[in-house]
Amino acid sequence: MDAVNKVINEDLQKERDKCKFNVAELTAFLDGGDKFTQKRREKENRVFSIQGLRDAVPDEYMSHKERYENAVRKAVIMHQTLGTLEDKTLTEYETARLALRATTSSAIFKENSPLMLHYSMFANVIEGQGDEKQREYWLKKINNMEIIGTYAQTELGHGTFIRGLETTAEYDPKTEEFVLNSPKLTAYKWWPGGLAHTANHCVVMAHTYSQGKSCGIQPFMVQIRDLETNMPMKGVKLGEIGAKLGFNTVNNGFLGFENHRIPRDRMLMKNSQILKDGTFISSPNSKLTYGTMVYIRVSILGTMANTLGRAVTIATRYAAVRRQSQPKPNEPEPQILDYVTQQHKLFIGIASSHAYYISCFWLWTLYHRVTKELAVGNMDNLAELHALACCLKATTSADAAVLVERCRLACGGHGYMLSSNLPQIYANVTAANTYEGENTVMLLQTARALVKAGMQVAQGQKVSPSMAYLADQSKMAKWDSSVDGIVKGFQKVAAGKVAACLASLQRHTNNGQSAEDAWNLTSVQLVAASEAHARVILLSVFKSEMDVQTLTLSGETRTVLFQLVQLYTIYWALEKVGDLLLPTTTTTYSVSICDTAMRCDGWMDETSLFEKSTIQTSARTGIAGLVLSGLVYDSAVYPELVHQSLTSWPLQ
Ligand SMILES: CCCCCCCCCCCCCCCCCCCCCC(=O)SCCNC(=O)CCNC(=O)[C@H](O)C(C)(C)COP(=O)(O)OP(=O)(O)OC[C@H]1O[C@@H](n2cnc3c(N)ncnc32)[C@H](O)[C@@H]1OP(=O)(O)O
Ligand SMILES: Cc1cc2nc3c(=O)[nH]c(=O)nc-3n(C[C@H](O)[C@H](O)[C@H](O)COP(=O)(O)OP(=O)(O)OC[C@H]3O[C@@H](n4cnc5c(N)ncnc54)[C@H](O)[C@@H]3O)c2cc1C
Repeated sequence: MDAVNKVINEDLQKERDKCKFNVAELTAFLDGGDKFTQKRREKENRVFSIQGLRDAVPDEYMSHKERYENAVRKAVIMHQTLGTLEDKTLTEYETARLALRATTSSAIFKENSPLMLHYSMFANVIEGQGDEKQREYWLKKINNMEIIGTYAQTELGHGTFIRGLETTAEYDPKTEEFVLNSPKLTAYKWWPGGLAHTANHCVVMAHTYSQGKSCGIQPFMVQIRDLETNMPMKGVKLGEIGAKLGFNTVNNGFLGFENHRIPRDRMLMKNSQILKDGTFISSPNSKLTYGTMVYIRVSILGTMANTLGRAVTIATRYAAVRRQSQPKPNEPEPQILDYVTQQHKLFIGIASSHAYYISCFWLWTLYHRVTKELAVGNMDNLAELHALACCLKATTSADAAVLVERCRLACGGHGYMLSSNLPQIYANVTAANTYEGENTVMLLQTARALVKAGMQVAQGQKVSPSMAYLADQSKMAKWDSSVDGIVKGFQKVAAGKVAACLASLQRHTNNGQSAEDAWNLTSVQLVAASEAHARVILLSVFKSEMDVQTLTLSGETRTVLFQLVQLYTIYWALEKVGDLLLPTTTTTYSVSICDTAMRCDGWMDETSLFEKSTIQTSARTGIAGLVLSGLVYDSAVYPELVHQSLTSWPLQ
């Protein structure tokens, strides 16, 4: 590997040499500053220098058991290594941003770590749902790895419908204990990562009863295995759920209870409490129990940015070194990156990855603001956060899955090889369409808020900031092909779709349908309205955050970043050209957008918008340079991937 790494493929080197901007500057921009790039590299260099973290045999040639054991072995080394690098002087935002950008884990685990849930949901649920005493007691143990945990919510019978969970926790005031039961097979927890063999504790979401009454769904800290023998505790049944498309080293498991008793203080009591005598004190808002899911939904935007970034890096490098066909006689075969169709496949992946980073940082800021507000009892912005997190999680994960698959196809036959790592990346990214709230269901949650906002607008009431554009549509009648103009076009599309949903709901209820049936009959349009709203947010946040955040950057770096913004916006205008034509109320709007669409698509060759935005011409020096220059997604960041690609692809 070392020998191969030293000699860089000539074509790849040429592409890197064409880069017109300062790659270090862009890298620092994405990391949040030079200091953080340095810290990230320090972390990565330390991890990647450890021989024990390299696989002696490719994962896919190991048995299921060997793969798991190998993953546990690496997870232990990773924890020991990264633990010593923790910087306690950083703010929470800085730590999170560093964690998001330092993708050491994805380079070491192709199918993720068996401790994934311990670090993500388990730690966060204690933080968000535990009272002060519980946080102090459990977080220390979690951070020191004295206990290993997971998040057990989904059951065989219900994943989406949390209120339908069947695991019960019944309070017994005589012993001051809760008694946990899985009354039926469908009540078995099914899916939690690390549950099969790794975790010895978990947070269990259970339907809670006290004094014979339902107290809703509450979280409980439960020890499921003996810390010495790792055998299940009395009244606990555990096992593995079986092989999956991906996530095979995450060790997803099942869990059932038979009269398993836990002390009263194992209920996480920050929001709701059950007193010693069984009195139930209800949370100020029952949805606070869902807070950990909101946190992970926000993080998923960043995970999609990273995952798509890896795929498009592999595919763009491949496109630089792969030569194919002979369009001009007596000339060498061109690099496939020269084909505009290839650029069209890949560059949107690069733009999207950046758009997701920017949106994630933006949403993360809102998440923190709302968390602080909740701490002082202010719930005003919780609904807005939930609506944004749901539609952005769904839209970015759905798009990322399509774009990763496109990267795989863009590598021809080699993309079908496991050694390209693209199939495994696809398996990871498509999982996010399902986990943490299935995408259709998430879009319908946002649609609920949009319908409410649509009705408020109709009554002249104020709506939340991210939906304020719904009230502002009468002003826009003319098509404007600038980025801001296209964003306005998307706002018009979303507003039109929300209005159509309201009309449809009204029509169905007027025809005698119940509100629930009217909702179901309108749900295809509701999902479309929600996706349109997500497009408005992604496009407008990408543009407006870039406007503000890039002010201190050099002209060259700003140029390439704004090319990404332009590409992202125009790409989606072309994808949704039918939608952009639909909500028109005036002929001028309709004709001019049609005209732009034709020009964008190259049907009219002169003054093409595609050319005007220099997207085609910048391909070799600008956008492709982003990845080809090798610093944004530094080869050092993904040694495993680079190793795979260098050994299997003819780079020399
Ligand atoms: C600096 C940047 C840093 C970035 C960060 C960097 C960090 C570092 C990196 C970290 C790496 C991490 C990587 C990821 C790893 C992942 C591993 C994978 C693990 C996967 C784990 C899982 O997969 S774990 C299970 C998840 N399983 C679900 O996800 C179930 C979905 N199912 C529901 O979520 C509910 O079932 C559903 C549908 C809402 C209905 O719930 P329901 O029936 O109770 O409610 P209703 O629909 O009746 O709604 C009634 C009203 O509640 C409102 N509302 C509902 N939810 C609300 C909420 N959350 N907040 C507020 N409000 C809410 C709603 O808007 C209505 O409001 P209104 O009445 O005003 O309209
Ligand atoms: C890789 C992976 C890791 C996971 N890790 C964990 C974990 O660690 N802990 C944990 O608790 N869970 C975990 N899960 C479970 C995950 O959260 C659930 O799979 C998810 O919430 C979806 O639930 P479900 O599987 O029951 O699908 P369902 O809800 O049954 O969905 C099936 C179909 O029905 C549709 N549908 C369902 N309800 C509605 C509705 N109201 N309106 C319209 N359509 C609807 C959906 O759109 C979908 O098309 C994991 C899942 C995966 C894939």
